[in-house]
Amino acid sequence: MSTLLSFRDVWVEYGDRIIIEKLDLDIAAGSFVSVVGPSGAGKSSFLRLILGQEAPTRGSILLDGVPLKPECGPDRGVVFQRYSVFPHLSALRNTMLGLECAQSPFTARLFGRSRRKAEEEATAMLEAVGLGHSLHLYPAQMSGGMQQRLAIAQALVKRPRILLLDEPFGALDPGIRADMHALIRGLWQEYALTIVMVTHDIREAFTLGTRVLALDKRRHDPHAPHRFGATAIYDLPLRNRTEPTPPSITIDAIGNN
Ligand SMILES: Nc1ncnc2c1ncn2[C@@H]1O[C@H](COP(=O)(O)OP(=O)(O)OP(=O)(O)O)[C@@H](O)[C@H]1O
Repeated sequence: MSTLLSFRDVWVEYGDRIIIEKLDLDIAAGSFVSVVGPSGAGKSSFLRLILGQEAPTRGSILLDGVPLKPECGPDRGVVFQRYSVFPHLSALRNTMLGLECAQSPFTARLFGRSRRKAEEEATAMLEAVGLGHSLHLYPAQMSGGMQQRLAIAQALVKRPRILLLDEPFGALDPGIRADMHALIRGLWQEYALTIVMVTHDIREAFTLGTRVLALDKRRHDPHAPHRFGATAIYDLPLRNRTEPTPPSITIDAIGNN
């Protein structure tokens, strides 16, 4: 598999506070990377770096070998745990909005043939995530699982190559989570996505990922906790490409140091 994203000696610092230090890793196209680590380790910061919402204070991030642009392009989509969808828009309008913004950045409105095309694409995407019968429902009329399906449709309708998931299933019941796991693995394969998912659920990380990346501090100074940042302390490739469960770990590949 070819390298899609490369982190080269990446640091994130706020003033004298180091959040991420010396991060060196490659992410292969088509991989499903689960990112785990304690609270505050910098997992969301890691996603923001890929999204282009945040720039490294030192080091570089390359996409296809070219430095990542500082803004979020259509090649990257994101789904958060909550509040990804607009409450005042129906499922269909929520999903169309991304296409409207991309094609008509000033008014976010399309007309005639281009509007019909966007409507068809949004409808097909909603069908792909299992919301084909809920096109005209508003988020308040949907369950948490349905809202997350909608958020995924909204992210995927622009056909990103990279899908970033920040604890996307954290607020869902266990039964719904299992359905969402099956959905996301199906979409990952069908749309040939590269997925980077932050999760606090270690089982979810191993069930879904082709690779589990653990971010944490390698060094601690109890008198100055801000002095050291997190980095990839474990980087585990899994033999987990097509079968959802059970995952298996290649023991010889533990650690990247
Ligand atoms: N804009 C900012 N200014 C200063 N500190 C920040 C800023 N954004 C994040 N941080 C700090 O960076 C650290 C990492 O935050 P981040 O949200 O990436 O952690 P996380 O691993 O995703 O945490 P959690 O699992 O609790 O969501 C935290 O200590 C946070 O307070």
